[in-house]
Amino acid sequence: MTTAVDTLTDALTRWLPRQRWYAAKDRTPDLVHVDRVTTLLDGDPTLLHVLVSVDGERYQLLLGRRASLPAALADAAILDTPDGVVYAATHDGELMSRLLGRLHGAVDGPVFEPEPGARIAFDLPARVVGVEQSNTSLIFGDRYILKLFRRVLPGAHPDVELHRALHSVGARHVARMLGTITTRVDGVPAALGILQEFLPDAQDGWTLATTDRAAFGDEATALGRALATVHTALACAFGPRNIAVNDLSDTADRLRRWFAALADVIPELAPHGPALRAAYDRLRDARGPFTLQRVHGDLHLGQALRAGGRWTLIDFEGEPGRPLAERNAARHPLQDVATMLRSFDYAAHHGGASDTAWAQRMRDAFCAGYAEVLADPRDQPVLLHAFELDKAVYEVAYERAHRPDWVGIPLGAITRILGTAS
Ligand SMILES: Nc1ncnc2c1ncn2[C@@H]1O[C@H](COP(=O)(O)OP(=O)(O)O)[C@@H](O)[C@H]1O
Ligand SMILES: O=P(O)(O)O[C@H]1O[C@H](CO)[C@@H](O[C@H]2O[C@H](CO)[C@@H](O)[C@H](O)[C@H]2O)[C@H](O)[C@H]1O
Repeated sequence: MTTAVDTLTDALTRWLPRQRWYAAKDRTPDLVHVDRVTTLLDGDPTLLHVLVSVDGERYQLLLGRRASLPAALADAAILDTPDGVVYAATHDGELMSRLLGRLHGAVDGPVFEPEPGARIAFDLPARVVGVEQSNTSLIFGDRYILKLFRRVLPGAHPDVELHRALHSVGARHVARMLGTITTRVDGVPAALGILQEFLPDAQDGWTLATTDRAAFGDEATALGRALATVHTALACAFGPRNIAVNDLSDTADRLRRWFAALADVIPELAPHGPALRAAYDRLRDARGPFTLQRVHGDLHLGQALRAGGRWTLIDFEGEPGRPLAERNAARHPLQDVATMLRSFDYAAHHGGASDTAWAQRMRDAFCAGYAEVLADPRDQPVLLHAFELDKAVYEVAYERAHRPDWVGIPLGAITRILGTAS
C-alpha cells in the first residue's frame, strides 16, 4: 500500500476523534504517531494492522483498502488521505473473515493462538457488532465473537486472564474462551483480542430491563445468583492470590484518592467532597475479616447476557477509564454487587423516567439471589454505599466524556445515596 506514514498520521488526527472507542474523543489529539504497520493482506484488497500512539496512549487499528469500497460504509469509517481512501476494515466483512487466518508469522506482528483444546474454523463469514463500545467486536458465522481491544496495554489483560482462570475451574455463567490475539510492544507481551463462543439469540440485561421493567424481577434474582456463582469460581481460581484483611482502610484510601483526582477536574463533584469523604471513612471503620479477590470490575446490565435460559457475564476487562494495575488488583466482591445496583438506578432513570421504587425492588431481588449462594450484600450497607458512590463518581467522569446528556443520572445518585447514608 502506498499511503505514506505521514499522510496517514494527518488523516488519523482528524479521524480518531470521530471513533466511539477513542477515549479522549472530545478533542483533537495533539500528537499521533504510527508505531507499527503489519501488512496482513497485500494487493487488492489490502489489510493492515496498525499500532498508533495518540498523545502517549497506544491503540490498534485495522485498515483496509480496495479498488472499490465495500457497500454501505459509514462515513465515520472512512479515512480520506491524499493518497486515496483507506477505511476501518472492521466494517468489511470479507476482509474480516480472512483476519484470523492471517495472524501468524509476522515478526513482532499480531499473532492468533487458540486455547488448548479449541479447534477454530477459519474463513467464516464475519460481521462487526452494531454498537461500538469501548472496543470493537466481530462475529464469525454465529459461532465465535472476537473482541479487539482498542487500547493496547502491555502486561496481563484482565479479560484474558480472568476468562482463562474461570475456564480452568469449569465456571458456569461465563462464555467459553477459544483463543487470543497477542503481540509484543516495547518487548512486553500485550493482548490485542479475545475470541469466545458466540451466544446466538442473547439479549443483554440492559435491553431486557429497559424494555419491560415489570418482568425483570425474577431475572434480577437469577442474575444475583449468577454473580455469586462467578465470585465463588474466581475466589477458587485465584485462591493463593486472595487477600485476607481485617479492615478496608486501603480500599477507603483508594476511593478517596480517586475522588480527589476527579474532583480537581470536575467542578460538579467538588461540593460532594465532605459527605463523600465521610462515607469512605465509615468504610475505613468497618470491621472484618474481609477477603479481597479478583472480581468482574465493571459489572452492569449491559455485561450480562440472557441466552439459553441462563445469565452469562461478559467483558471482564474492568473499567476502561482506570489504570491496568488497578484493574488487575484484588477487590472486595461487593464492588461488583454495587456496580450492578448502580445499573438498576440507570435503568430506572432511562429515557427521562424516575422509577426509584422499581430500582429498589430490583436491588432486593438481585441481593436475594446473591444471598442464595454467598452472604447477603444487604447486611453490609456501609460497603455498598461506599462502592456505589465510587462507581457513581466514575460514571460522572464517564458520562461527561461520552454522553453528557446522561451525567444527571450519576450526579442525582450521588446526592440521593449521600442523603440516605448518614
Ligand atoms: N459471548 C457472546 N455472545 C453473544 N454476544 C456477545 C458475547 N460477548 C459479547 N457480546 C455482545 O457484544 C457486545 C460487546 O461486548 P463487550 O465484551 O461488552 O465489549 P466492550 O468492551 O466493547 O463493551 C456486548 O454488548 C454483547 O451484546
Ligand atoms: O461496557 P463498557 O465496558 O464499555 O463500560 C463503560 O460503558 C458503560 C456504558 O455503556 C458504562 O455503564 C454506565 O451506563 C450503563 C447504561 O448504558 C449503566 O447500566 C451502568 O450502570 C453505568 O455504569 C460503564 O460505567 C463504563 O465503564
